[in-house]
Amino acid sequence: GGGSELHIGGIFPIAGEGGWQGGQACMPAAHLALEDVNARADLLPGYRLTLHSNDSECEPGLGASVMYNLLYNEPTKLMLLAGCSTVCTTVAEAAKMWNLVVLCYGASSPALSDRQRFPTLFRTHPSATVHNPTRIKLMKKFGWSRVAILQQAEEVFISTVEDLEQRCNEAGIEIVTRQSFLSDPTDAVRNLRRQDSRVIVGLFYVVAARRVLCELYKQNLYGKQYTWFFIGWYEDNWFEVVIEKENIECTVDQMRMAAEGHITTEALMWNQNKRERTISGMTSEDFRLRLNDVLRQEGYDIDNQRYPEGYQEAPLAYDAVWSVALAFNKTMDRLHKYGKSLKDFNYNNKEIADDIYSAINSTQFLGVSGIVAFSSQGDRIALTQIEQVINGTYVVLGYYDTQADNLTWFDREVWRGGKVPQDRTIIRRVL
Ligand SMILES: CC1(C)CO[C@@H](CC(=O)O)CN1
Repeated sequence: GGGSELHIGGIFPIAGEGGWQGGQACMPAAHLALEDVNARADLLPGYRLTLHSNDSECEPGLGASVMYNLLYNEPTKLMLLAGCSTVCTTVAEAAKMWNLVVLCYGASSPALSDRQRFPTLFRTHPSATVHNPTRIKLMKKFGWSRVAILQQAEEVFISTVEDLEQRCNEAGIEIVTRQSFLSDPTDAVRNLRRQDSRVIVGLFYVVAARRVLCELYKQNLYGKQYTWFFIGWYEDNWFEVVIEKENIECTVDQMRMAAEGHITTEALMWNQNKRERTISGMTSEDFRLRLNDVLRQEGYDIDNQRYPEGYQEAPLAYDAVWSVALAFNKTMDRLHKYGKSLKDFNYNNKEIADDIYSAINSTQFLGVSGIVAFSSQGDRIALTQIEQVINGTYVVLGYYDTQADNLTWFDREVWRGGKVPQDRTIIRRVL
């Protein structure tokens, strides 16, 4: 540390109502990483990494103005960190004009996997499409070749379903119907029944999920004959929570009955091996304890489960800063050979920008969020976790490594009918 500064910009969604205010936990996590990389004598010798950041409120317009303020004010920034899919879309689309790499720690939209529109985007947060190979793997494991889709009409779910349909076609799995709804799922659920849907993939935000669950109860589209796939990153008790203004007409017991047995998929964001030391020297458990201390000092009542938004994604922000430091370390070595330094970077210097790009592109290290590596489109390569609600609580059924096509399975699944549910009505011909 000490010596001259390397500056990066940070755009965090903190205040506001719309979208994801994950900067509340991700900004403290990023600051912890800054502390740690600057404490290392071997990482950026003679330099200190400095983060200049502001709040985007997960609003793309505000995010754009935060970016302009960062870029039109000294000092020159070498890279930008951002969260929220909408803000990352705006910032990453513009950043190429300043030859800046954009590293997103909180963006799940599949639309961001596009090197034409976002040539310099990388993200430590996996795309929502990371669930799809896992869903296909489970359909094959349980012999389901006829599935239905129920989705909320939101961009992230529309593009996720497009990817899922493509993978189902490749896997020879028939999509018997694809129903979508804006906010009232009644008709969509009725159409599922009409098509004799038995294995259904549900894609919606958590508020819509509660409306869907109550509708399933009312239309009796749940129980031992049905298999529901839901998204796994809702809070664990999402189906027991009563929020007056949502006007859910089902009781908590009815919601529990409809929810029993459903399966979820989610991307792993905390390294699973709790004893495994990561590049920072911490295990993911050490990181959790340190982050909790920082959040308590900020007034969050962690001991009573009062977490800030973005707590789940905090390792992604911590590892994003490590990705930056490691990339600058590589770039510094390369530039040194030509008698140059990162201090020579300016927004018109494509040569150094390309060096930074290739350094970040070859990222590969064990972070608190697991192995950090990017696909050719800058997407985070991540493991997924599969759970099932058994007697009202989530039980881990297994993990899936898409890259290696390796399913770790614990044989804990429970089928209330005593056997794997069918994907269609079997007509028994009495001869
Ligand atoms: C898993 C989730 C909640 C998906 O949305 C991300 C935010 C976004 O994509 O805008 C944050 N992480």
